[in-house]
Amino acid sequence: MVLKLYGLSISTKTRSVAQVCKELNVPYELVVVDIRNGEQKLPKHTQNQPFGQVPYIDDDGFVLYESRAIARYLAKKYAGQGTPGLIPINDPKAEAQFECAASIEAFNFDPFAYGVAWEKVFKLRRGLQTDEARMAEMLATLNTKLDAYEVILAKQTYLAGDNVTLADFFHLPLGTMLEGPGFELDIFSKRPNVSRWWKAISTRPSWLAVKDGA
Ligand SMILES: N[C@@H](CCC(=O)N[C@@H](CS)C(=O)NCC(=O)O)C(=O)O
Repeated sequence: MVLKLYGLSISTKTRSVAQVCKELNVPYELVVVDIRNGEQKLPKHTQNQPFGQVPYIDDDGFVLYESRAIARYLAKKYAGQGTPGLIPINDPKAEAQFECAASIEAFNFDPFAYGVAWEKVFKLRRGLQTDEARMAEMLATLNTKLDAYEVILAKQTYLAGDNVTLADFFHLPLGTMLEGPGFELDIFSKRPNVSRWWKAISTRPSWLAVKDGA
């Protein structure tokens, strides 16, 4: 049975899972959960995603939520197809470097990139006003974090070493949003190594296929 991806094409985390499916050549069916109408809070959804968010997958009866966990599951299950090495297996040092890179994204990028996106996009969608001071604070922190990315990426091609991994891909949805119209933040292009890295990951066919609609 084809993998079912419950989510919405405009949702950043749904896009994240869809992009990994494409990298791994895993066919999937997008089952729309319209978060704009609150469908993610209905019991039929929360019985599978108790936090009332998207996405989750149903892989022939195996239900899993949390986009990063889903990506890891798929990369391990389909390690023999598509792009190799998206998650290192059976190599403690490579696994540790991957976990380091994944933690960098989760703790040094996502909270601040999300904070900026929350102020500039998500609040407006909810009829709330941008808090400019809060947004400037988030952006300043994000910039200091990206200075550290520049140091890392001066020594290696990708965040976990010289192979592309899921840890790089996890940046794509929010990073693309922050690079897009309405932001003009120039967060990636002003640092040469971050810029090279961002260009390499954001032009992958898997992401180009997903970013305008999973
Ligand atoms: N940690 C979760 C976050 C999921 C998440 O933030 N989903 C957003 C869409 S990208 C959502 O469902 N928003 C609607 C809501 O929270 O009610 C994951 O990675 O799957």
